[in-house]
Amino acid sequence: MLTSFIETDASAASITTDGLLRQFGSLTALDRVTVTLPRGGVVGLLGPNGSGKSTLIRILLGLIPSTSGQATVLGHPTTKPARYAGDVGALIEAPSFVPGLSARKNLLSLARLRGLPATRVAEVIRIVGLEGRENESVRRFSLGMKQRLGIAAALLPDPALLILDEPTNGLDPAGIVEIRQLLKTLAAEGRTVVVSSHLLAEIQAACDYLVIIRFGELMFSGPMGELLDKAGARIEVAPEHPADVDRLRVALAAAGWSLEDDSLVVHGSAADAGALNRAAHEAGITLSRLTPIDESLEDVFLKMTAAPTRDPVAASQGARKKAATNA
Ligand SMILES: Nc1ncnc2c1ncn2[C@@H]1O[C@H](COP(=O)(O)OP(=O)(O)OP(=O)(O)O)[C@@H](O)[C@H]1O
Repeated sequence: MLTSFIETDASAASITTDGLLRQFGSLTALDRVTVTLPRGGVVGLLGPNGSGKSTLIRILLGLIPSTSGQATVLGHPTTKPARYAGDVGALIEAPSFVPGLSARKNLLSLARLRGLPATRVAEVIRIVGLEGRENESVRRFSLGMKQRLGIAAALLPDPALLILDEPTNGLDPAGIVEIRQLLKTLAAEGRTVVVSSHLLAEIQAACDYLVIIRFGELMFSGPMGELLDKAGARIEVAPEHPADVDRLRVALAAAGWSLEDDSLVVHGSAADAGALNRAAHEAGITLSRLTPIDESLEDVFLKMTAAPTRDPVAASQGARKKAATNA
């Protein structure tokens, strides 16, 4: 199992999980996930459909228990959700509003239900950019406007932590950009915004920190920049004589090159080709090939989350086996 190597101080964390496991019968929806997420900024929770994002969010919100392992939200255990519920806003399904009522009236009734001041309604309408449309009936709202209204409802208690499950689901590209911008604004105001998606490209530009899960397993957890490093330039080298592979790895490592595990893929750009060639030559090895590898961040994400099978039970078991052999 992969565990994140985050040096974030746990007391400064928005969310921590420790060996979080959730099973539904024989299906492992979350497989011993251990993460420490920072406070502040946009945290992207990414993974293909059925990878356990909603399950994790439901555990964090105290809606379902974990099978084993622990989690904390704003320093409180998820077994005591009442302790942090007032500081957390969530949008976990397509928000449901009374269609015949205006956005403002819907929010007013929600505020009243939660014992929040009515003055907050105008504030959240402004924050999500629905000013000027707040008196229109929700029936006439586009999907994007409904999502904004859902986020406005989640913002009513002025939460320190906002958790949004797939807020861009079903939105057109313009709507996705709008929500992305809104997430950034909300984080810039000092909140932690956790947002799940199955598409990296949708939220990549908004995220400071990423958690990637696949079939319940943690694939990556760290600052966005770390994933960018993973997507960094690489060159594949090959010696003229296959028998020189091991010697070439040792020589390149000794010359200070960083190599990917068990391969002749070196972290470097096309501009490093000459220096790599020299390092090999100095070790008495002739290179037959130097091939720059171009990989986008999306490629890295897709590789990390590539599905070995469509059967989720078999997949979660297969993923576990693979992780065990990699450990
Ligand atoms: N209540 C439940 N009972 C049985 N299986 C469940 C239940 N909830 C989730 N699962 C299963 O757990 C796995 C993870 O589901 P989850 O909804 O957490 O994934 P997800 O990453 O949020 O997916 P999506 O992007 O499609 O929303 C899936 O295989 C799902 O079918």
